[in-house]
Amino acid sequence: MHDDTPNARECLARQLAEAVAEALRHDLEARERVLLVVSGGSTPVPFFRALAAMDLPWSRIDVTLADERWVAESAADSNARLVRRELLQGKAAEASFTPLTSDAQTPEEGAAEVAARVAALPWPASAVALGMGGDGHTASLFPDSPELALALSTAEPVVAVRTPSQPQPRITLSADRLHQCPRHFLHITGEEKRVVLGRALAGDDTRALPVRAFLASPLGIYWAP
Ligand SMILES: O=C(O)[C@H](O)[C@@H](O)[C@H](O)[C@H](O)COP(=O)(O)O
Repeated sequence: MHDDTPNARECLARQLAEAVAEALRHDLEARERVLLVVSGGSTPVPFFRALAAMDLPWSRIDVTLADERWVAESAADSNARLVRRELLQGKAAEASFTPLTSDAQTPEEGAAEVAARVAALPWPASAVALGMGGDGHTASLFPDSPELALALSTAEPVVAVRTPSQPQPRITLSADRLHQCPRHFLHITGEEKRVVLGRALAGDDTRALPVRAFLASPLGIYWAP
């Protein structure tokens, strides 16, 4: 018989979706429009699906990404493609999505246009949902990126990022921009990431483990095995 008991990761995704929905509802009581910042990758998929099913005034919600690979939205590894496919469906299709790419050939050439687009969103964001890689990166703040120091220090909304460990050039919201939100949620799963998070919590060198840039402020850590 098929066991349809939700597994730990599905339960986690629903809890995160409920917490993010609550943050959006709270801010919508006082603001006409609110902003949700989400991350890409594989972990967020059940979270996106759970949030998309939530009864929210989606037409008053702006959605953007914490980072993006500088690829066409038709590319398999586009975060915008992931968000449109998994989050902006059903009721959530009424949300307004702001992608982080342009027609420019490189993120360096496109950064000014994307920065203006991002800056025009209803900051501060109501919720920022972050992931983390096994190297302790979050968004596209990578330890091996030559632009990491800039991304951790600039007041610019976005930074073009070229990382030896990643096949694609990327664009990321700067740490300063990602901090323009009272609520951050870190969504990670599995033993490897639990160990990395433990190392991050035990030290303070943000360049070694960039996720540390978000451990000094209130952070909802959503982890399941
Ligand atoms: O563009 C991206 O890949 C994400 O924004 C990135 O920061 C992600 O959160 C981590 O790489 C974890 O990715 P997984 O969820 O696939 O492990």
